[in-house]
Amino acid sequence: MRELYWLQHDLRLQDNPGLLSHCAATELLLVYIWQEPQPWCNLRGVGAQRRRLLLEHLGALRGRLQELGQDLLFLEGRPEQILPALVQQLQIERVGTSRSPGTYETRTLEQLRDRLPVPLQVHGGNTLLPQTALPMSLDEMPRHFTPFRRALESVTAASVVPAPLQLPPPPAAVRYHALPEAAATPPAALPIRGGSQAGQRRLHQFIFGEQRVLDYRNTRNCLDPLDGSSTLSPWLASGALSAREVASSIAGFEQQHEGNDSTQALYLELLWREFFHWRALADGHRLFRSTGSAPQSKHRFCTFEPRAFARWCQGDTDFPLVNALIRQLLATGWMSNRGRQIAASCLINELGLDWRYGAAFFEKHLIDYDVGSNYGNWQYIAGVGADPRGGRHFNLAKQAAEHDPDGLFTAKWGGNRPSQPLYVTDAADWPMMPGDNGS
Ligand SMILES: Cc1cc2nc3c(=O)[nH]c(=O)nc-3n(C[C@H](O)[C@H](O)[C@H](O)COP(=O)(O)OP(=O)(O)OC[C@H]3O[C@@H](n4cnc5c(N)ncnc54)[C@H](O)[C@@H]3O)c2cc1C
Repeated sequence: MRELYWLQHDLRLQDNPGLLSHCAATELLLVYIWQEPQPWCNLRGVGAQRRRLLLEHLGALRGRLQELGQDLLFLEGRPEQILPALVQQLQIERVGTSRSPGTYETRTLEQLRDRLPVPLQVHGGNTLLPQTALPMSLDEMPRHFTPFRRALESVTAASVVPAPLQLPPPPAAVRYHALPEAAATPPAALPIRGGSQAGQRRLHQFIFGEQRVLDYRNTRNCLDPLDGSSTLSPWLASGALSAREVASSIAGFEQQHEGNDSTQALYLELLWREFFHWRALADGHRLFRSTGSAPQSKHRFCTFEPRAFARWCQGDTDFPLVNALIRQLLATGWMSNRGRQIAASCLINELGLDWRYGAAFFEKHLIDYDVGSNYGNWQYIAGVGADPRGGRHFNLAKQAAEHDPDGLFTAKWGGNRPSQPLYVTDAADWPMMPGDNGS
């Protein structure tokens, strides 16, 4: 059978059950489709570092595929148009892909099912558990993390499946092109490279090599990458690493050495990721509403002051630590979890802006952008999502004293900015959000 597998957020050979299920094909076409994001919240396009790392993930995967006599067809456009055309042109008999949350993603799959003349098999995403192993249905997904974590206590993550040793050859008629060149180079402050092998090296270094996992609980709030938290998210988000690989390394380490609060804390973070993934699938379009996804959540009163948003986006606010964090994000595509919480709280609580504008800015720039984790965490802080306390308001001065006591991080990223006059907005500055009536 001639088959097609559309790679999305699963850019790896190892532990990829979706790809594996196409290994018995007689010919296999592997496709990646670059989709320019839809304009959203006055932003368009993808940040230079996010694009650079994604192209590196693709380049590395392509190299591994070529070693196995395969290749990766890189196309740009809309999958619901491209894939049916390829199926017809190459007489493909079966199509597969993996699932990810998000309204466009869900709509694309629906349209594909309508347009494809052959079966479409949709596999699970990059999660610890397949949906069938969840101890609840999506409709019964707990709204808060603690009951979810408790429900998963007796369930162990699925085991890791090795990479295939061989793959079916590609159809002979396919012409492959070079991948686009990235405009950006890796930043000195976070010189990481894309691809599964680089991700596995980082995983090994953090857990077995330097054994920083043993002190993770104390260091995870560090504002710099690589020194405190695992910094595995850039590989997890694209699927260059699977969540199961990380869980299995933690379990392997705990067997060889003694586990402690820190090894458990790292596993707990994987459960947060899992929680936001399944919540996002359960919430559908509610993930993107200003009122959020919690049924009782109140509509937050927020004005929109475009200049305040622009200043936040440039790291030019009256809050030096926030400025430094945003500048770190713009330069590297990454920000620590504590940094994200501080920057988000500033946008929501100090500037009074609609949380979705901040989430959209993160979406544009984060090299680990993940729809469930990003929008879920923003909703959490804005008090319109999974936070049982109804949102978080961080005291910025206290946060700076605790996490940047000597101001070194703020100075390193040029967070101390000249003060600016107060600004008056007129109605013409109100933002456009097509189709959004705030309901
Ligand atoms: C406003 C906001 C936006 C965020 N947006 C994203 C995003 O787009 N993509 C993303 O992967 N994470 C997001 N996070 C979660 C978290 O900040 C990052 O996962 C983490 O900082 C990545 O660094 P690390 O790999 O060193 O994490 P570690 O602390 O080492 O944790 C290991 C892994 O656990 C997962 N994880 C850790 N914390 C969380 C969390 N709070 N929620 C979900 N998963 C978590 C990540 O996959 C991470 O790689 C966001 C958090 C906030 C507050």
